[in-house]
Amino acid sequence: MLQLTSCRAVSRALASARSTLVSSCARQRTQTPLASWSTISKRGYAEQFSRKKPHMNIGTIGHVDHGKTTLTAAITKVLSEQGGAKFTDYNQIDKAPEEKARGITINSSHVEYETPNRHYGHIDCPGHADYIKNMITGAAQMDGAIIVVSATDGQMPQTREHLLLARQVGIKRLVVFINKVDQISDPEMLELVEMEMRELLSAYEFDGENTPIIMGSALAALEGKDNKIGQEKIVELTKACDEWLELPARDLEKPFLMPIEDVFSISGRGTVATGRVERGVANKGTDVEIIGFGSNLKTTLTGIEMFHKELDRAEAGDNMGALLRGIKREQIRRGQVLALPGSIKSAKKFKAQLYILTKDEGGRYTPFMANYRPQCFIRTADITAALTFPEGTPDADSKMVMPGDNVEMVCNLVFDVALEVGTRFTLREANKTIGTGLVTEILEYA
Ligand SMILES: Nc1nc2c(ncn2[C@@H]2O[C@H](COP(=O)(O)OP(=O)(O)OP(=O)(O)O)[C@@H](O)[C@H]2O)c(=O)[nH]1
Ligand SMILES: [Mg+2]
Repeated sequence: MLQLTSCRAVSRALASARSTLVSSCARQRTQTPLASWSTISKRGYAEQFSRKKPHMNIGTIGHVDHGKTTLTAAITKVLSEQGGAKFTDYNQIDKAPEEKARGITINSSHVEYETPNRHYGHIDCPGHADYIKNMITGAAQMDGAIIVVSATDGQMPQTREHLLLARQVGIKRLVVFINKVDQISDPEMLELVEMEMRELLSAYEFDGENTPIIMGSALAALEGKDNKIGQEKIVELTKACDEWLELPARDLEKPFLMPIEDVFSISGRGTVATGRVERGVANKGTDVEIIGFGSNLKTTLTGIEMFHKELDRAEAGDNMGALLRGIKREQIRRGQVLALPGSIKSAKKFKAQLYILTKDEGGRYTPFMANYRPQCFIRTADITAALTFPEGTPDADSKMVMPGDNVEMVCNLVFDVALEVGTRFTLREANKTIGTGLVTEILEYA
């Protein structure tokens, strides 16, 4: 009997591990752009990079045509002269490969380079729509970013849109590159662009006062002309990235959280919840909370098991079985999480930025309106949600959301689940993914 249960347990655990693996692979592949690294190392370039330096993922964001790709190429050029990069020219970056992340097609290019202090993975997307999708889905997570703004135009709608999204995805600091200064002869004009950028940064809750703003010409740097506004400014920019952009907390340093995938009752031992540790570390004897679906139970991890071995510690990435003191099988369920007490709360109603898949991406053929009710998949939870437009949306009763749209909506869940700003989820309907979302504001805790 015991064997039978454990057999079933193993196959179930395997199945769920596979499913988390598939999604985590998609995430990891792009989070740390392994795909491009491995191709680079095949060509023999990566060997020269030292892996001992701290790694950070950044990218260029900003309005169309302001020079994001030119700047990306220029950074690799200037750093290649110091042995910290392989020069990747404009065309190689701009014909970015199509990548499928969670069914969504994203065109993005990854390059890597090194400064004296850090190793960077850098993402550049060829178009606005790809930036938006990338940020909402987190296909290529950025820990910091360089916002490029052309001195000839100043800030434009997509400058603001990318800033807002950067804030929503949890990017805390940015570096500004005011580009195309070769086109401007009036220094007052540059001052004006800088001043407006500082104001805009503050308006989006970035540190407008202290954010480094570098003025230069990506094209000059790329073409090796006019070093004062070219090469020298790129060096200044990478220095500002090193000094101002903060290394992100690694998953291991974050508070423990494990989404529950399955629950078993093991005779003679007690109740075991299984799942893949999303972040942090748990030790045997750690106190945890069980959150979601109306419960908030406190318990202690009296045992940790992995691959049928008892361990004292589980960490981010591990598939673990957690033996929970004094908890009955019926008290917990898939979709809840085990978390360090006080580290995350349960909520039912929240605002989210959504990307709705096109029919070519496997999504809906038709638009939907307010009160559409898809299934919301958040970690291991699968909950019906009613979608409405935020208060004050004009013509909310007749407004339609088309496949391919990027839209902010209010999600009302039937059950509460552990949530925080930055939590990502997918929307499904009749077993197909129709959208993906990012929690931007919690409106009602459970
Ligand atoms: N004069 C001048 N032109 C520049 C400079 N940097 C970029 N450009 C030009 O501006 C145009 C757009 O540059 P890109 O790098 O493709 O801009 P982008 O932001 O990547 O554009 P999208 O990816 O389409 O949003 C190109 O024609 C570049 O040659 C610069 O410093 N000075
Ligand atoms: Mg570009």
